[in-house]
Amino acid sequence: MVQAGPTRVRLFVVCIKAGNKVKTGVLLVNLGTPSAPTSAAVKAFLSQFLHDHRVVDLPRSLWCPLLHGIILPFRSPKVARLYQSIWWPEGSPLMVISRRQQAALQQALQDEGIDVPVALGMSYGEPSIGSAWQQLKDQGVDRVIVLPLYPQYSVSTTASVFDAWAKLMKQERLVPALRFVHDYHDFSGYIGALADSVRTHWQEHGRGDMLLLSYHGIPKRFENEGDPYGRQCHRTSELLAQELGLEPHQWRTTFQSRFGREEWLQPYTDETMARLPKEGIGKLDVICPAFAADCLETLEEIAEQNKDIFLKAGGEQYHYIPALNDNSAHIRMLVDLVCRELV
Ligand SMILES: C=CC1=C(C)c2cc3[nH]c(cc4nc(cc5[nH]c(cc1n2)c(C)c5CCC(=O)O)C(CCC(=O)O)=C4C)c(C)c3C=C
Ligand SMILES: [Fe+2]
Ligand SMILES: [Fe+2]
Repeated sequence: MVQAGPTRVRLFVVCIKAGNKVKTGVLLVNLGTPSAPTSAAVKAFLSQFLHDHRVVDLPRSLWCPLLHGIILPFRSPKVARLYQSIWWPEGSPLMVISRRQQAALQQALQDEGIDVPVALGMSYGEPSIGSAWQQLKDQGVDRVIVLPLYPQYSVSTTASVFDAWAKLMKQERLVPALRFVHDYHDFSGYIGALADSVRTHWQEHGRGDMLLLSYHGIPKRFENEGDPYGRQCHRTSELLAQELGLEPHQWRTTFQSRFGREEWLQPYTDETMARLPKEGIGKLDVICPAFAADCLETLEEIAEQNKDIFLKAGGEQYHYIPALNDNSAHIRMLVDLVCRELV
Protein backbone atom coordinates (compact mmCIF):
# COMPACT_ATOMS: atom_id res chain seq x y z
CA MET A 1 0.00 0.00 0.00
CA VAL A 2 1.54 3.30 -1.05
CA GLN A 3 0.84 6.22 1.28
CA ALA A 4 1.34 9.95 0.88
CA GLY A 5 3.79 12.15 2.83
CA PRO A 6 6.79 10.37 4.34
CA THR A 7 6.45 7.56 1.82
CA ARG A 8 7.10 9.95 -1.04
CA VAL A 9 10.24 11.11 0.77
CA ARG A 10 11.31 7.50 1.17
CA LEU A 11 10.74 6.72 -2.51
CA PHE A 12 12.69 9.83 -3.45
CA VAL A 13 15.60 8.70 -1.29
CA VAL A 14 15.58 5.23 -2.79
CA CYS A 15 15.49 6.68 -6.32
CA ILE A 16 18.51 8.88 -5.63
CA LYS A 17 20.38 5.88 -4.28
CA ALA A 18 19.35 3.83 -7.29
CA GLY A 19 20.67 6.61 -9.57
CA ASN A 20 24.01 6.40 -7.78
CA LYS A 21 23.92 2.62 -8.09
CA VAL A 22 24.06 2.15 -4.34
CA LYS A 23 21.98 -0.76 -3.07
CA THR A 24 21.04 -0.81 0.58
CA GLY A 25 20.21 -3.96 2.55
CA VAL A 26 18.94 -4.49 6.09
CA LEU A 27 20.57 -6.95 8.45
CA LEU A 28 18.23 -7.78 11.33
CA VAL A 29 20.11 -9.30 14.25
CA ASN A 30 18.93 -11.04 17.40
CA LEU A 31 20.74 -13.08 20.01
CA GLY A 32 20.13 -16.61 18.73
CA THR A 33 18.79 -19.79 20.25
CA PRO A 34 19.64 -23.50 20.30
CA SER A 35 18.86 -25.49 17.14
CA ALA A 36 16.97 -28.11 19.17
CA PRO A 37 15.72 -28.48 22.75
CA THR A 38 18.35 -31.10 23.52
CA SER A 39 21.21 -31.05 25.97
CA ALA A 40 23.79 -31.28 23.14
CA ALA A 41 22.28 -28.40 21.13
CA VAL A 42 21.87 -26.21 24.23
CA LYS A 43 25.49 -26.94 25.21
CA ALA A 44 26.76 -25.89 21.76
CA PHE A 45 24.69 -22.67 21.92
CA LEU A 46 25.70 -21.79 25.50
CA SER A 47 29.34 -22.53 24.74
CA GLN A 48 29.45 -20.02 21.86
CA PHE A 49 27.40 -17.43 23.79
CA LEU A 50 29.30 -17.70 27.06
CA HIS A 51 32.72 -17.55 25.36
CA ASP A 52 31.90 -14.03 24.13
CA HIS A 53 34.03 -11.54 26.09
CA ARG A 54 31.26 -8.95 25.81
CA VAL A 55 28.93 -11.29 27.74
CA VAL A 56 31.36 -12.68 30.31
CA ASP A 57 34.45 -10.53 30.73
CA LEU A 58 36.32 -12.63 33.32
CA PRO A 59 39.91 -13.66 32.48
CA ARG A 60 39.75 -16.91 30.44
CA SER A 61 42.11 -18.61 32.90
CA LEU A 62 39.38 -18.27 35.54
CA TRP A 63 36.27 -18.54 33.35
CA CYS A 64 37.09 -21.49 31.04
CA PRO A 65 37.58 -24.08 33.82
CA LEU A 66 34.29 -22.98 35.42
CA LEU A 67 32.46 -22.92 32.08
CA HIS A 68 33.71 -26.29 30.79
CA GLY A 69 33.85 -28.05 34.17
CA ILE A 70 30.58 -26.93 35.76
CA ILE A 71 28.31 -24.59 33.79
CA LEU A 72 28.11 -26.38 30.42
CA PRO A 73 27.78 -29.94 31.80
CA PHE A 74 25.23 -29.09 34.50
CA ARG A 75 23.29 -26.16 33.03
CA SER A 76 22.76 -27.63 29.52
CA PRO A 77 20.46 -30.56 30.48
CA LYS A 78 18.55 -28.35 32.92
CA VAL A 79 18.02 -25.55 30.40
CA ALA A 80 17.21 -28.08 27.62
CA ARG A 81 14.21 -29.21 29.71
CA LEU A 82 13.08 -25.58 29.98
CA TYR A 83 13.37 -25.15 26.20
CA GLN A 84 11.32 -28.36 25.74
CA SER A 85 8.52 -26.76 27.77
CA ILE A 86 8.22 -23.74 25.41
CA TRP A 87 9.33 -25.27 22.06
CA TRP A 88 6.89 -24.88 19.15
CA PRO A 89 6.26 -27.49 16.41
CA GLU A 90 8.10 -25.16 13.95
CA GLY A 91 11.10 -24.65 16.28
CA SER A 92 12.39 -22.31 18.97
CA PRO A 93 9.91 -19.42 19.47
CA LEU A 94 12.71 -16.87 19.12
CA MET A 95 13.72 -18.30 15.74
CA VAL A 96 10.18 -18.74 14.42
CA ILE A 97 9.23 -15.18 15.41
CA SER A 98 12.47 -13.70 14.05
CA ARG A 99 11.79 -15.34 10.67
CA ARG A 100 8.26 -13.91 10.70
CA GLN A 101 9.65 -10.46 11.53
CA GLN A 102 12.11 -10.69 8.65
CA ALA A 103 9.37 -11.71 6.18
CA ALA A 104 6.92 -9.09 7.47
CA LEU A 105 9.50 -6.29 7.32
CA GLN A 106 10.49 -7.34 3.79
CA GLN A 107 6.83 -7.29 2.73
CA ALA A 108 6.10 -3.95 4.43
CA LEU A 109 9.09 -2.28 2.74
CA GLN A 110 8.05 -3.74 -0.60
CA ASP A 111 4.48 -2.47 -0.08
CA GLU A 112 5.98 1.00 0.38
CA GLY A 113 7.86 0.66 -2.90
CA ILE A 114 11.20 0.41 -1.11
CA ASP A 115 13.50 -2.10 -2.77
CA VAL A 116 15.71 -3.10 0.16
CA PRO A 117 16.45 -6.77 0.89
CA VAL A 118 16.17 -7.89 4.52
CA ALA A 119 18.35 -10.70 5.93
CA LEU A 120 18.32 -12.27 9.39
CA GLY A 121 21.45 -13.11 11.39
CA MET A 122 21.96 -14.33 14.94
CA SER A 123 24.88 -13.46 17.21
CA TYR A 124 25.13 -17.10 18.35
CA GLY A 125 24.06 -20.21 16.42
CA GLU A 126 22.34 -20.20 13.04
CA PRO A 127 21.64 -18.33 10.81
CA SER A 128 24.94 -16.60 11.52
CA ILE A 129 25.55 -12.92 10.86
CA GLY A 130 28.05 -14.08 8.22
CA SER A 131 25.42 -16.07 6.31
CA ALA A 132 23.04 -13.10 6.44
CA TRP A 133 25.73 -10.81 5.01
CA GLN A 134 26.43 -13.35 2.26
CA GLN A 135 22.73 -13.26 1.27
CA LEU A 136 22.79 -9.47 1.05
CA LYS A 137 26.06 -9.53 -0.90
CA ASP A 138 24.56 -12.03 -3.38
CA GLN A 139 21.81 -9.46 -4.03
CA GLY A 140 24.36 -6.74 -4.86
CA VAL A 141 24.10 -4.84 -1.57
CA ASP A 142 26.90 -2.33 -0.95
CA ARG A 143 25.34 -0.33 1.88
CA VAL A 144 24.10 -2.08 5.01
CA ILE A 145 21.77 -1.04 7.81
CA VAL A 146 22.62 -3.28 10.76
CA LEU A 147 19.56 -3.33 13.00
CA PRO A 148 20.13 -5.19 16.29
CA LEU A 149 16.71 -6.03 17.72
CA TYR A 150 17.69 -4.66 21.12
CA PRO A 151 15.72 -1.50 21.94
CA GLN A 152 18.14 -0.65 24.78
CA TYR A 153 21.88 -0.58 24.09
CA SER A 154 24.02 -2.93 26.16
CA VAL A 155 27.65 -3.87 25.88
CA SER A 156 26.55 -7.52 26.24
CA THR A 157 24.19 -7.45 23.24
CA THR A 158 24.53 -4.45 20.88
CA ALA A 159 28.32 -4.17 21.19
CA SER A 160 28.72 -7.88 20.49
CA VAL A 161 26.73 -7.45 17.25
CA PHE A 162 29.15 -4.68 16.29
CA ASP A 163 32.12 -6.96 17.11
CA ALA A 164 30.70 -9.73 14.93
CA TRP A 165 30.18 -7.30 12.05
CA ALA A 166 33.70 -5.85 12.42
CA LYS A 167 35.21 -9.36 12.51
CA LEU A 168 33.31 -10.28 9.36
CA MET A 169 34.48 -7.15 7.57
CA LYS A 170 38.12 -8.11 8.16
CA GLN A 171 37.66 -10.63 5.35
CA GLU A 172 36.24 -8.06 2.90
CA ARG A 173 38.29 -5.98 0.48
CA LEU A 174 35.33 -3.75 -0.35
CA VAL A 175 33.68 -2.94 2.98
CA PRO A 176 30.09 -1.76 2.44
CA ALA A 177 28.88 1.60 3.72
CA LEU A 178 27.41 1.09 7.17
CA ARG A 179 24.55 2.40 9.28
CA PHE A 180 24.37 0.81 12.71
CA VAL A 181 21.20 1.27 14.77
CA HIS A 182 22.63 1.89 18.22
CA ASP A 183 19.34 1.72 20.18
CA TYR A 184 15.71 2.79 19.94
CA HIS A 185 14.71 2.86 23.61
CA ASP A 186 12.93 6.24 23.31
CA PHE A 187 11.82 6.07 19.67
CA SER A 188 8.20 7.25 19.47
CA GLY A 189 7.15 4.34 17.21
CA TYR A 190 8.53 1.82 19.71
CA ILE A 191 6.84 3.45 22.71
CA GLY A 192 3.61 3.74 20.69
CA ALA A 193 3.76 0.04 19.67
CA LEU A 194 4.28 -1.00 23.33
CA ALA A 195 1.40 1.24 24.45
CA ASP A 196 -0.93 -0.18 21.75
CA SER A 197 -0.06 -3.68 22.84
CA VAL A 198 -0.82 -2.91 26.52
CA ARG A 199 -4.12 -1.19 25.64
CA THR A 200 -5.20 -4.11 23.44
CA HIS A 201 -4.34 -6.50 26.26
CA TRP A 202 -6.37 -4.49 28.76
CA GLN A 203 -9.36 -4.45 26.38
CA GLU A 204 -9.24 -8.22 25.96
CA HIS A 205 -8.31 -9.36 29.49
CA GLY A 206 -9.16 -6.48 31.82
CA ARG A 207 -6.69 -4.26 33.63
CA GLY A 208 -4.50 -5.23 36.59
CA ASP A 209 -3.63 -3.13 39.65
CA MET A 210 -0.11 -2.61 38.34
CA LEU A 211 1.92 -2.83 35.13
CA LEU A 212 5.32 -4.38 35.87
CA LEU A 213 8.02 -3.73 33.25
CA SER A 214 10.58 -6.51 33.52
CA TYR A 215 13.85 -6.12 31.55
CA HIS A 216 16.63 -8.66 31.05
CA GLY A 217 19.31 -7.83 33.61
CA ILE A 218 23.04 -7.23 33.26
CA PRO A 219 25.74 -7.26 35.93
CA LYS A 220 25.66 -4.04 37.97
CA ARG A 221 29.39 -3.77 37.30
CA PHE A 222 28.69 -3.25 33.57
CA GLU A 223 26.63 -0.18 34.45
CA ASN A 224 29.36 1.10 36.77
CA GLU A 225 31.75 0.77 33.81
CA GLY A 226 29.53 2.89 31.55
CA ASP A 227 26.87 0.62 30.06
CA PRO A 228 23.79 2.87 29.52
CA TYR A 229 21.42 -0.12 29.48
CA GLY A 230 19.82 0.40 32.92
CA ARG A 231 19.29 4.12 32.30
CA GLN A 232 17.72 3.42 28.91
CA CYS A 233 15.40 0.79 30.42
CA HIS A 234 14.18 3.29 33.01
CA ARG A 235 13.60 5.88 30.26
CA THR A 236 11.56 3.39 28.19
CA SER A 237 9.43 2.68 31.27
CA GLU A 238 8.85 6.38 32.00
CA LEU A 239 7.84 7.09 28.41
CA LEU A 240 5.50 4.11 28.27
CA ALA A 241 3.90 5.02 31.63
CA GLN A 242 3.47 8.59 30.36
CA GLU A 243 1.92 7.38 27.10
CA LEU A 244 -0.53 5.17 29.06
CA GLY A 245 -1.29 7.92 31.60
CA LEU A 246 -0.17 5.75 34.55
CA GLU A 247 0.35 7.17 38.05
CA PRO A 248 3.65 6.30 39.80
CA HIS A 249 1.99 3.61 41.97
CA GLN A 250 0.57 1.88 38.86
CA TRP A 251 3.86 0.80 37.27
CA ARG A 252 7.29 -0.49 38.27
CA THR A 253 10.58 -1.43 36.58
CA THR A 254 12.45 -4.64 37.49
CA PHE A 255 15.29 -6.79 36.07
CA GLN A 256 15.14 -10.54 35.40
CA SER A 257 17.35 -13.47 34.21
CA ARG A 258 20.25 -13.17 36.66
CA PHE A 259 23.24 -15.38 35.91
CA GLY A 260 26.10 -16.09 38.33
CA ARG A 261 26.82 -14.78 41.79
CA GLU A 262 27.70 -11.11 41.35
CA GLU A 263 25.13 -8.33 41.81
CA TRP A 264 22.95 -7.53 38.76
CA LEU A 265 20.74 -4.52 38.12
CA GLN A 266 18.09 -4.20 40.82
CA PRO A 267 15.27 -4.53 41.79
CA TYR A 268 15.10 -8.18 40.79
CA THR A 269 11.88 -9.36 39.11
CA ASP A 270 11.50 -12.59 41.12
CA GLU A 271 11.99 -10.87 44.50
CA THR A 272 9.50 -8.17 43.50
CA MET A 273 6.91 -10.82 42.53
CA ALA A 274 7.14 -12.32 46.00
CA ARG A 275 6.65 -8.89 47.64
CA LEU A 276 3.86 -7.33 45.52
CA PRO A 277 0.87 -9.23 46.98
CA LYS A 278 1.95 -8.10 50.47
CA GLU A 279 1.91 -4.52 49.14
CA GLY A 280 -1.74 -4.97 48.11
CA ILE A 281 -1.24 -5.80 44.43
CA GLY A 282 -3.62 -8.66 43.61
CA LYS A 283 -3.82 -8.35 39.83
CA LEU A 284 -0.63 -7.92 37.88
CA ASP A 285 0.15 -7.29 34.20
CA VAL A 286 3.74 -7.93 33.12
CA ILE A 287 5.48 -6.74 29.95
CA CYS A 288 9.12 -7.31 28.90
CA PRO A 289 10.10 -4.33 26.73
CA ALA A 290 13.74 -5.42 26.16
CA PHE A 291 12.65 -8.44 24.12
CA ALA A 292 11.65 -7.80 20.51
CA ALA A 293 10.54 -11.44 20.26
CA ASP A 294 9.23 -13.91 22.78
CA CYS A 295 11.79 -16.47 23.89
CA LEU A 296 12.77 -18.67 26.81
CA GLU A 297 13.25 -15.68 29.10
CA THR A 298 9.69 -14.42 28.55
CA LEU A 299 7.64 -17.57 27.84
CA GLU A 300 9.17 -19.69 30.59
CA GLU A 301 10.80 -17.36 33.13
CA ILE A 302 8.13 -14.63 33.11
CA ALA A 303 4.94 -16.33 31.91
CA GLU A 304 5.52 -19.49 34.01
CA GLN A 305 8.14 -19.24 36.80
CA ASN A 306 7.36 -15.69 37.94
CA LYS A 307 3.63 -16.29 37.65
CA ASP A 308 4.04 -19.16 40.14
CA ILE A 309 6.03 -16.94 42.51
CA PHE A 310 3.37 -14.20 42.38
CA LEU A 311 0.40 -16.55 42.86
CA LYS A 312 2.10 -18.53 45.65
CA ALA A 313 2.82 -15.23 47.44
CA GLY A 314 -0.94 -14.48 47.46
CA GLY A 315 -1.50 -12.79 44.07
CA GLU A 316 -4.89 -13.44 42.42
CA GLN A 317 -4.42 -12.75 38.73
CA TYR A 318 -1.29 -12.60 36.57
CA HIS A 319 -1.11 -11.73 32.88
CA TYR A 320 1.99 -11.74 30.70
CA ILE A 321 1.63 -9.31 27.77
CA PRO A 322 3.43 -10.86 24.77
CA ALA A 323 6.47 -9.24 23.15
CA LEU A 324 5.82 -7.10 20.06
CA ASN A 325 6.88 -10.05 17.86
CA ASP A 326 5.53 -9.64 14.30
CA ASN A 327 2.53 -7.48 15.22
CA SER A 328 1.77 -4.77 12.68
CA ALA A 329 2.68 -1.78 14.91
CA HIS A 330 6.09 -3.37 15.56
CA ILE A 331 6.75 -3.98 11.87
CA ARG A 332 5.65 -0.40 11.07
CA MET A 333 8.09 0.85 13.68
CA LEU A 334 10.90 -1.20 12.09
CA VAL A 335 10.00 0.27 8.67
CA ASP A 336 10.31 3.75 10.20
CA LEU A 337 13.68 2.89 11.77
CA VAL A 338 14.93 1.60 8.41
CA CYS A 339 13.63 4.68 6.57
CA ARG A 340 15.43 6.94 9.04
CA GLU A 341 18.67 5.22 8.01
CA LEU A 342 17.97 5.36 4.26
CA VAL A 343 18.47 9.11 4.15
C1 LIG B 1 25.94 -14.49 31.12
C2 LIG B 1 25.34 -13.36 31.24
C3 LIG B 1 24.23 -12.82 30.40
C4 LIG B 1 24.08 -11.50 30.04
C5 LIG B 1 24.96 -10.33 30.42
C6 LIG B 1 22.90 -11.43 29.23
C7 LIG B 1 22.38 -10.26 28.66
C8 LIG B 1 21.24 -10.19 27.87
N1 LIG B 1 20.56 -11.24 27.26
C9 LIG B 1 19.49 -10.75 26.54
C10 LIG B 1 18.54 -11.48 25.80
C11 LIG B 1 18.47 -12.89 25.78
N2 LIG B 1 19.10 -13.76 26.60
C12 LIG B 1 18.80 -15.05 26.25
C13 LIG B 1 19.27 -16.21 26.84
C14 LIG B 1 20.28 -16.27 27.79
N3 LIG B 1 20.94 -15.22 28.41
C15 LIG B 1 21.95 -15.71 29.23
C16 LIG B 1 22.91 -14.96 29.95
C17 LIG B 1 23.13 -13.57 29.82
N4 LIG B 1 22.37 -12.68 29.11
C18 LIG B 1 21.90 -17.15 29.15
C19 LIG B 1 22.85 -18.07 29.87
C20 LIG B 1 20.87 -17.49 28.26
C21 LIG B 1 20.47 -18.89 27.79
C22 LIG B 1 19.41 -19.49 28.59
C23 LIG B 1 19.92 -19.87 29.95
O1 LIG B 1 20.87 -20.66 30.06
O2 LIG B 1 19.37 -19.33 30.92
C24 LIG B 1 17.92 -15.01 25.09
C25 LIG B 1 17.51 -16.17 24.21
C26 LIG B 1 16.47 -17.09 24.78
C27 LIG B 1 16.02 -18.13 23.80
O3 LIG B 1 14.80 -18.28 23.68
O4 LIG B 1 16.79 -18.85 23.17
C28 LIG B 1 17.69 -13.67 24.81
C29 LIG B 1 16.85 -13.10 23.71
C30 LIG B 1 19.50 -9.34 26.68
C31 LIG B 1 18.49 -8.39 26.05
C32 LIG B 1 20.59 -8.99 27.50
C33 LIG B 1 21.11 -7.70 27.95
C34 LIG B 1 20.57 -6.56 27.79
FE1 LIG C 1 36.84 -22.12 26.90
FE1 LIG D 1 20.48 -13.21 28.19
